[in-house]
Amino acid sequence: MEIFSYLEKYDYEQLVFCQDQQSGLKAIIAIHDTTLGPALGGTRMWTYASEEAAIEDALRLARGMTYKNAAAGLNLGGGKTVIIGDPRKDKNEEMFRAFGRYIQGLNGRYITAEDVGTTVADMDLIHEETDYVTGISPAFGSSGNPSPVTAYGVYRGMKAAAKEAFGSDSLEGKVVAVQGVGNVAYNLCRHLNEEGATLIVTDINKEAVQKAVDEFGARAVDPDEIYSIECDIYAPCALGAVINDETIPHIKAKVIAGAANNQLKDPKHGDIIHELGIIYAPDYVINAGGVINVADELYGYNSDRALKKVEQIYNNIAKVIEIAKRDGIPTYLAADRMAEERIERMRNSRSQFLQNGHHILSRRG
Ligand SMILES: NC(=O)c1ccc[n+]([C@@H]2O[C@H](COP(=O)([O-])OP(=O)(O)OC[C@H]3O[C@@H](n4cnc5c(N)ncnc54)[C@H](O)[C@@H]3O)[C@@H](O)[C@H]2O)c1
Ligand SMILES: CC(C)C[C@H](N)C(=O)O
Repeated sequence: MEIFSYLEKYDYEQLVFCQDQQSGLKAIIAIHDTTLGPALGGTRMWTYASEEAAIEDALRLARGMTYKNAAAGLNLGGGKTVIIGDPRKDKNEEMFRAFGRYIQGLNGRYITAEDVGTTVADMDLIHEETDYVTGISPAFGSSGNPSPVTAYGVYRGMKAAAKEAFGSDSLEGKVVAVQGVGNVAYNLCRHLNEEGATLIVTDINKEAVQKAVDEFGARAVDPDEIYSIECDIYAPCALGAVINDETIPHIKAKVIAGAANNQLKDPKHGDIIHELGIIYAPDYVINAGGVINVADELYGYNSDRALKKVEQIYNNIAKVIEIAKRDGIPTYLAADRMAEERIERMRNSRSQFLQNGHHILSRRG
């Protein structure tokens, strides 16, 4: 892999490799763009097939956070970390504390939080070494687990997409096929069930499926069946790249709206579903609830204020759909434009009067 060519392709700022032999830490911090502010993005712990796969994932996810934070209206840039390892076996206290010291060394250019494979308890350990971490325990006056708030945002965004597809944002009686019923999707199913939607669920974890069947009267299907099931809305809430050449011909839903990051395998798949008339709620717009919630910690966490911002995901999805219709483009492109325009506007409004952190008119010494 030609690292600098890759960084140049999407103009990444920084790639940091962190190694600590004693704890087994192998982490990669990718900082994509800090135009809007410090890079905020979670830490993913995963067993990668190769170091190259881990680097690529960190870079791809970091760039996604730049767009997510910009589209959500946050004054934050995009970054992400991946820790190479099995979250069920390889975690230890020293690992997260060592990682916290590396974050501290970046002096605020990067702020972390939870992602797949990491928990509030892990963030609390990182917090032993640095303040540049969010999603820490409510006991510290912080926001805790972001997943329920992410789920609320996905629910709000799904309603906005439903309004476009079905003429009403009510989800009562709508059949929603939920792929993966983990932390986010369990809470999403709760909202959907409360509104009277009919749920079809799948997961490779049988216990998670059974819980949704027992609590929400969901119908369970096999993981491969979820793409071809008759439904109104398909909600990808497990992995990325699930909208691809193999799955698209099977999809019967009129709306795709779910929590997973990087749902389109390639941009061309966003074009194909657009041509098929499917309303796609762009992943990083609809799943921004978690980052909006943890970012509120930077102002002294206030749950009501954070939830009000998360509710705006309804309007953000509606706006993306409106731009897409106005410009005759797919929604994924409309979302990219919305995020890029905000970054450009802010780049040009950067202070002209600060030099080395001091106002040029301030008298020093
Ligand atoms: N947690 C958040 O706040 C948040 C925020 C934004 C985006 N996301 C994204 O949303 C998705 C879900 O996040 P989460 O926190 O709920 O993760 P999670 O690990 O709790 O849940 C994912 C679920 O998907 C299941 N799964 C994995 N492979 C599957 C397959 N092939 N078929 C069916 N099910 C499968 C897993 O068993 C698990 O139950 C991820 O893509 C994550 O990046 C999460
Ligand atoms: C900052 C975190 C809450 C980020 C979250 N894992 C996401 O992908 O949006």
